[in-house]
Amino acid sequence: MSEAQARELICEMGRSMFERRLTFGSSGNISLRTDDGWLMTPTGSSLGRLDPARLSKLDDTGRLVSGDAPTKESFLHLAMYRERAKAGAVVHLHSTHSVAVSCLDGIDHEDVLPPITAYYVMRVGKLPLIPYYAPGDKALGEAVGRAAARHNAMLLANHGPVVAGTSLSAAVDAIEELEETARLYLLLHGRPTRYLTPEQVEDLKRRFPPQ
Ligand SMILES: O=C(CO)COP(=O)(O)O
Ligand SMILES: [Zn+2]
Repeated sequence: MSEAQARELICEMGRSMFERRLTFGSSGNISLRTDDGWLMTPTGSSLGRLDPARLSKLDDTGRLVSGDAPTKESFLHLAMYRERAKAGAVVHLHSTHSVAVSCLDGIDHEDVLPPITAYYVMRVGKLPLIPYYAPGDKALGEAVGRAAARHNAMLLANHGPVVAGTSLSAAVDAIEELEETARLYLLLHGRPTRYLTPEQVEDLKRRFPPQ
């Protein structure tokens, strides 16, 4: 994919997620690995109105080389790439149901959501909760980096999800699956529910090895 195509893709995916109310205001950010570094959404930008020409271009050391100043969570994205050699894109949203789950008391910090459906297991798998830090806090990047070695998706407490994928469409697929599963989890609250069994989860991991 050329850099021009990558720029268009980020704007198209951002607009699609924004229009489907998967993030709001100027929340959320997207990054994509290129041949010589990364493209990232600028800080303070709405994912619904991104301009391909103003995306932040970072070199392979993470230094801004052109465009507007990058997301204040660029270090968090870079921590994901550092730990995940195959990651081609990272998406962070403030998607409502995932945020709601990230605020629940008493959830399992090692794995926030149960295996409700096969697609959730295939796209997300285990979902750790990262303790709360203010947006842009460098300690958030360190905490994300520690979890990223073992997980392609994580939930920031009282904040929202962060997901890496081999491509931007893979990362978007996974974060959408996470959001819908959070919604199902809340919908099912209080009802006797049959989750997938550990055997069914293991079978899915064999058939569809995690990235
Ligand atoms: O979601 C966000 C912070 O958590 C958005 O921040 P940026 O506008 O700096 O990307
Ligand atoms: Zn955020």
